[in-house]
Amino acid sequence: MSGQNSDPMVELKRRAAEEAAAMVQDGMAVGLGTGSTAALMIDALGRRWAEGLRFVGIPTSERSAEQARALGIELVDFGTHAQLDLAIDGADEVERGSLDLIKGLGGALLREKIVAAAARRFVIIVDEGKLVDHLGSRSPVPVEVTPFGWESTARQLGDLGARVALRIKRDGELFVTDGGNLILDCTFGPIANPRALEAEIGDIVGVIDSGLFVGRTSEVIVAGRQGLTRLVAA
Ligand SMILES: O=C[C@H](O)[C@H](O)[C@H](O)COP(=O)(O)O
Repeated sequence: MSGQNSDPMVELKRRAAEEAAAMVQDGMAVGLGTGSTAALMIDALGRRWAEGLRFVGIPTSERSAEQARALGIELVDFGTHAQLDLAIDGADEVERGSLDLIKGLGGALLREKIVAAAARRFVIIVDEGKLVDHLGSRSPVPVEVTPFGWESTARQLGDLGARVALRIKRDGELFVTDGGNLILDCTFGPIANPRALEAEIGDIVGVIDSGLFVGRTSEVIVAGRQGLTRLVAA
């Protein structure tokens, strides 16, 4: 992950990831996101760790835990750290202005939301293609549900107006989250009121949580063709 890449956008995302990693200071407790962009950030943190920076991390997935461990980063859990100074993650869509998010195309939304909720600052790194005027414009809303009764849960999500698809992996096997649950990808189209929809989805029995992250973002670092831009919630 740490080698040079000829794709200019990957290089820009790497710079954005480095800028986010530079926000970590000695002694901090840091949430480590999941996904290809977060992986660039964990790599950058690994380089800072090798240079002597010391902090502790709470990973948002087994994948990120494995990557961080391989880099020597010290991992902890909520048993010893109730609050995090900072969490850094990627996103699938970022709404301009509100900086509300859709997350979870990689299936890590539940741990990501728990970590975001415990963080004083929640910093997101994306490329400019992830910016939208309305959440749901391009991405479905991933919803993590219990395996028991998922068909009933799916019907109720459908009643909210979504086209619902059970997530299946490329090899044809069911996608199962780190927590042993299923993902229903719910296509709503552009979402007028993400906060209301997040609450309505959360009210359905069988839903564990959704990939709508409303009112949680502190800052977004955007990698664009013109360079890096930092957005702060309006
Ligand atoms: O479950 C996955 C996470 O929410 C990711 O942060 C999100 O899917 C973005 O991933 P990527 O940086 O690979 O586009």
